[in-house]
Amino acid sequence: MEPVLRVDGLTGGYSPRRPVLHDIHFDIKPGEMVGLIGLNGAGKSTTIKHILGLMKPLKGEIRIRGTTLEQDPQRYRSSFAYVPESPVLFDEMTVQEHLRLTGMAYDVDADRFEQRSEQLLEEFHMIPKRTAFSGHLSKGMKQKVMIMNALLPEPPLYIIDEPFLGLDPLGIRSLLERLVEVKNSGAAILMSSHILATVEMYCDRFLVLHRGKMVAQGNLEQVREQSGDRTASLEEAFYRLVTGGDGDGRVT
Ligand SMILES: Nc1ncnc2c1ncn2[C@@H]1O[C@H](COP(=O)(O)OP(=O)(O)OP(=O)(O)O)[C@@H](O)[C@H]1O
Repeated sequence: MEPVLRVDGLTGGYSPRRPVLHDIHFDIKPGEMVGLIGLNGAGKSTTIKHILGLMKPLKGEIRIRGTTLEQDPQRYRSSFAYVPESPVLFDEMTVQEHLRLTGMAYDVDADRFEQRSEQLLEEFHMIPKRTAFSGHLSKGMKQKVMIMNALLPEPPLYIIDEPFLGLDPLGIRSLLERLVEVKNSGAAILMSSHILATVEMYCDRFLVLHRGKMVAQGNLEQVREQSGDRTASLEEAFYRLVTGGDGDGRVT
């Protein structure tokens, strides 16, 4: 099966003289949820910025549905939805207006829009806030608006950076239920998170980044094997990989 996302030999960063990412390779296929994990500063957000097209690879290439950003910017950009770590909303637009704007940007047809937006407002317990200005929402509610906007157009790829920050337990559950649903309907999901127990429970495969290098990847069994402990939890395997990987025990 053709991958939805292919990252092939990505070397990148903020300055050509000091790359932050070194020769990163991975694929995500339709129907897969993949967890991107690493310590603070490992390079997760930088990887995501390259996939979004906000940064240009120094080496290597990134394809979404077979195309690079340069080859077909319209197809590339309309193939994914992104949920950033911190909500980015227009303070003077209401929740409903944000959804409408997303519907227009992704060309969601009118009937589908009505059905999807109602469903999302209900699932994320946001019906009472539909006409509230974003600037008047709580932090977690703003995050829910970002998530609802990502889910609305049903793109083939979701890129989600630390989605659980600020969400209450009901919000986390709604998000995870929706992610399982979109995955089962054939979407690909790349999710970065430090909540390893949740990542372990929900993701099919894991990418372990350490100091800008991919130190392990695969399903739980493969990551365990690469960590040298076949019975480890994801968290234990991760700890072994990032503290023992280069023999010096430092985790900076
Ligand atoms: N705007 C920037 N300019 C220069 N260097 C940056 C910039 N943003 C991040 N970096 C550096 O790139 C490296 C990777 O950072 P990145 O933000 O990708 O880490 P992360 O894995 O997302 O960490 P966290 O878990 O803390 O969010 C770090 O060394 C960081 O200092």
